[in-house]
Amino acid sequence: MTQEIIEFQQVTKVYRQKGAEVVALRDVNLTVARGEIFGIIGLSGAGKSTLLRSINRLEVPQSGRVLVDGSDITGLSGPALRQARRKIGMIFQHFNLLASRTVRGNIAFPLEIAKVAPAAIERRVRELAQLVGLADKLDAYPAQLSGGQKQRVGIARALANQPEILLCDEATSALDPQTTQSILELLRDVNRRFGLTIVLITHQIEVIKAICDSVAMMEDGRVVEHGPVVEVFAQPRTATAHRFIESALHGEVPAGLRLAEPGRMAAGAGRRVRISFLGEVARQPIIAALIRRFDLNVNILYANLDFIKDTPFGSLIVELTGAEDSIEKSLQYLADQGLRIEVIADVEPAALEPAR
Ligand SMILES: Nc1ncnc2c1ncn2[C@@H]1O[C@H](COP(=O)(O)OP(=O)(O)OP(=O)(O)O)[C@@H](O)[C@H]1O
Repeated sequence: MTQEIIEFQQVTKVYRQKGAEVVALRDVNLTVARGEIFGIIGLSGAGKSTLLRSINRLEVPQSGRVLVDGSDITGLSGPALRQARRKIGMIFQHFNLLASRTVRGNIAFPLEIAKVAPAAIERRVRELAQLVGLADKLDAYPAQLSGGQKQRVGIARALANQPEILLCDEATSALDPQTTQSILELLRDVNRRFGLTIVLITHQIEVIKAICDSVAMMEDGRVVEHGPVVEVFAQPRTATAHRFIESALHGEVPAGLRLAEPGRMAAGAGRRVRISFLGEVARQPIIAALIRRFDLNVNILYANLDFIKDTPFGSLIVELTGAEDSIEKSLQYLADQGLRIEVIADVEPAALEPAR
């Protein structure tokens, strides 16, 4: 079994409508690893849906290949395509449930199409309803369910044929924040439990931050940035990535704390420094180290600790005062510990004088 379960190779998709052309995907190259949760984010019209829908061949690109489990799905048709699609479940923003069928009937639907025996269908439906927390709703109709419950039915139905891949098309966009959270937890749970690969598209960076292992950011049909979420969040390279990430991490330095540009440090003054940390280093007692090792005064102005999936991520803004060379050495020490250091302002000597 290969490590990659999905691979886009130079995929281009152009829509032609009434003589006009829209390039939805421009030479996309991406790989999704088996068992990961892969998020695709971008503004409206960036090409996310087109990319997602080319994985199960709901869209067919003009050029390039989309390999799923090693075989090119773009070239398949008939029974071979049906077979390949059985490995891929999908859930939708507006759930797409059959209104005339109960929860039981909706979950059973793909099993009926696959001609599973009735007794086995009933067993599997109960198992799936249990898994998504709807064991007591089997006889309810979609109209009697909340949005979150409808999406749970969607998930159970998508998992009925034990797919290897689950595609999620804005699966939480129609839900309130609390329900979104519970659906994301469910997705995370099925990902872990079954080693299911999940590819989701979203315009909510919070979704990426909460559950994704990898992310691709799209803009105007192109993948402008991709990689492990912690790496992209820690060092975004493009303006698009910066915008999304700043909003997710609430990481903007508060305006009142940003003073003049750092220049030469005046005698007796200090530095205002932003320290960003990611992963294990977040657990180190760095403030104590600054005080003990470098004999500095440390004044904490701002602190924020957050998580990217399970990885701690945070930033601190501190004012360091003391001997100039001790401050410089301490900054080097922090950088050597793997922390990102940004001097955001000098501290004027006047600011250090006690108030009269
Ligand atoms: N069937 C279609 N016919 C013509 N143009 C289309 C079609 N589907 C998508 N497009 C165009 O292709 C581009 C990419 O669309 P796509 O739906 O993939 O973007 P998206 O990032 O998913 O956007 P959204 O978040 O709004 O769903 C857009 O400019 C869109 O208008």
